[in-house]
Amino acid sequence: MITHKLEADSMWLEYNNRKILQNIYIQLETGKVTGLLGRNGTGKSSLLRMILGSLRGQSQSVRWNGDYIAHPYQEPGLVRYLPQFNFIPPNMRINQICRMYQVEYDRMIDFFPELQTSRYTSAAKLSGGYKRLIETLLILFSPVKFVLLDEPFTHLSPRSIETLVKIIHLEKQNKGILVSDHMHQYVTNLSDAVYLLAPVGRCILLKDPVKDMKLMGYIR
Ligand SMILES: Nc1ncnc2c1ncn2[C@@H]1O[C@H](COP(=O)(O)OP(=O)(O)OP(=O)(O)O)[C@@H](O)[C@H]1O
Repeated sequence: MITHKLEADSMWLEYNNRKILQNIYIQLETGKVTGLLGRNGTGKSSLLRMILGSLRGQSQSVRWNGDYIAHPYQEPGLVRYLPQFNFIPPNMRINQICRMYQVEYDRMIDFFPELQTSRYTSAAKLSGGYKRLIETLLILFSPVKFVLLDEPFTHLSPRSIETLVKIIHLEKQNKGILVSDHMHQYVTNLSDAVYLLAPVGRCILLKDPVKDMKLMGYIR
């Protein structure tokens, strides 16, 4: 299988002259999980949106296998993003939404049999946790080369998280996966490389994640 690389370089973001990201570099590769950690408000979601192309900063350069791409989300089959907020249309049924995302609902049921009864349910009638789970799986199973997951573990029960971790391991065989979440143990355990966003706006590739996270004051 050909390895694809998605690089985000010179990522600079300021809101009202307040520096959030300063000249950041981060790279993703198919076959690998990349973790992104950082305290609240350090700019993780902003960075993900800049990589996707839906948020423009003062400067950004996203390259796919070395070629600059202005609007990554517009490239067919390249990248999809799980935001922190709910995004599936409330009035559509789950099976219709799956079709829209080119994802087979049966794949979700293989891992989460409890979703069997929700196939023809409208998104608005799902519990918050199930809605979040289905949204996460929609992105994770998408037929794209890269997925950006913003807080995939939040709202999920421990058993669902364990299953999700298994799926991430399976899916990374054919895509590059970026995971940003405050549950840092899950992120460091499943990642092939871990970056930490440190105030103000620096991004550090961790050599020894636990030791470096302590040194940087991210954990005690
Ligand atoms: N539209 C905006 N206008 C001004 N400031 C903003 C805007 N959006 C985000 N910010 C600020 O930018 C900073 C980075 O926000 P962002 O949501 O990217 O951080 P985060 O690391 O994902 O945070 P969390 O872990 O709490 O979700 C925060 O201080 C936030 O208040």
